Amino acid sequence: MSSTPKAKRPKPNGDDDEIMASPAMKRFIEDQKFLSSQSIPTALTPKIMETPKLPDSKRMKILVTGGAGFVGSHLVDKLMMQGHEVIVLDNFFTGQKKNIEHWMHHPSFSLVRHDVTLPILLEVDQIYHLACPASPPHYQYNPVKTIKTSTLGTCNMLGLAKRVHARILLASTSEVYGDPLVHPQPESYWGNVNTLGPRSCYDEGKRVAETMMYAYKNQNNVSTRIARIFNTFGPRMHPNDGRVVSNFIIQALQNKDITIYGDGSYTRSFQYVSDLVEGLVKLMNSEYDAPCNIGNPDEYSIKAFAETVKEMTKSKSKITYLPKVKDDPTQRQADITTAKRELDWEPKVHVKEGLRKTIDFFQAMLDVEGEIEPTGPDAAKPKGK
Ligand SMILES: O=C(O)[C@H]1O[C@H](OP(=O)(O)OP(=O)(O)OC[C@H]2O[C@@H](n3ccc(=O)[nH]c3=O)[C@H](O)[C@@H]2O)[C@H](O)[C@@H](O)[C@@H]1O
Repeated sequence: MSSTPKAKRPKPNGDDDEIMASPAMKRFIEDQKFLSSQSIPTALTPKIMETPKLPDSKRMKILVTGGAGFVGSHLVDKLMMQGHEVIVLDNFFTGQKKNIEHWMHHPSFSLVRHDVTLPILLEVDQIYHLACPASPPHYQYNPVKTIKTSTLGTCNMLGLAKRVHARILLASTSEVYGDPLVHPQPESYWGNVNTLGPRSCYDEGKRVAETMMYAYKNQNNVSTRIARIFNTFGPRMHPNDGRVVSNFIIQALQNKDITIYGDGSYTRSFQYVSDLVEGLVKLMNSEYDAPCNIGNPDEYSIKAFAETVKEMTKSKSKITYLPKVKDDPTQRQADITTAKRELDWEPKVHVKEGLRKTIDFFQAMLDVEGEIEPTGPDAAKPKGK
């Protein structure tokens, strides 16, 4: 296993009790505990993770496209820990190898570097189709590629599902509701989307991807599931993701200006990544095949969210206001009546609890990396690629 622990072990400089009580050692132990909870091998955890042995009748071969990304990698952890065989397919545009490196030598895990816009032949039982850049600056960096990923990519994955009779789940998005005129948004709402704006490549791409799922289901009897994912955050978000949660935390931890686009009155409801993963797995294994919102209805104005992050990080940052970005949805809140009824699912992690874990994650990253300049509102290629 090539993975090396990132946390620096404090150097001993006194007697044992003194070392164990030192803030640096306490911090080191906390970091190790946190990394173990994320299934990342550390000095204190085994090199090859132990996973349950499932009988052949229950063990599935599961493909996760975009499996090296933020959400994908947490989903992979869950499926591996359930004892399944997992194949990750990723082109590493926004995905990062370090998100999955702890599985690299596991006999039930395979990694395929591949772009979903090209067909691929694999033998699988289930497909979680997550591949697509999801942060606005990343998906707007190359809009042609983004629309190709959602259209050609989904078509290729549906073709694969049809050929091998696999069930396929599409990671769709709350962005299919555009700038919603109905609030909160139930699945029955058709949305308010601009076909020609900077967000269209993503919003319309996901809308047509949903339409393809519907067509393959009705015409070819493919077993399909559609998750409409609302704003999600947690450890392993890319530091240059450019979305509001990572930006505000990274800014606050460095006492840099917290950048609000517009007047801060726009709203979002935020869910922690473990809740999303739970919802995706429940939806995939349920009998429900219409679109299903997965999100936490806990709604914040962006201004209130900035103040929350500032308070939780004890930051000296100034909250600043930049021009609003074009076609930014003014309000968003998940209506999760369907998920509650059909999946017996609802979020368990309070936003502040999730924020605490995410703040710790970015603090650990800053300790190792030094300064991080978060991505602004303009289209940008993910850094470090
Ligand atoms: O996080 C998500 O799950 C969703 O994130 C984005 O949608 P958006 O809601 O615009 O996410 P953010 O970029 O995090 O923006 C949220 C709000 O914060 C604002 N923002 C963002 C970043 C920042 O530094 N400052 C700031 O005020 C944005 O203008 C927007 O009003 C993506 O488009 C969706 O695909 C994805 O499902």
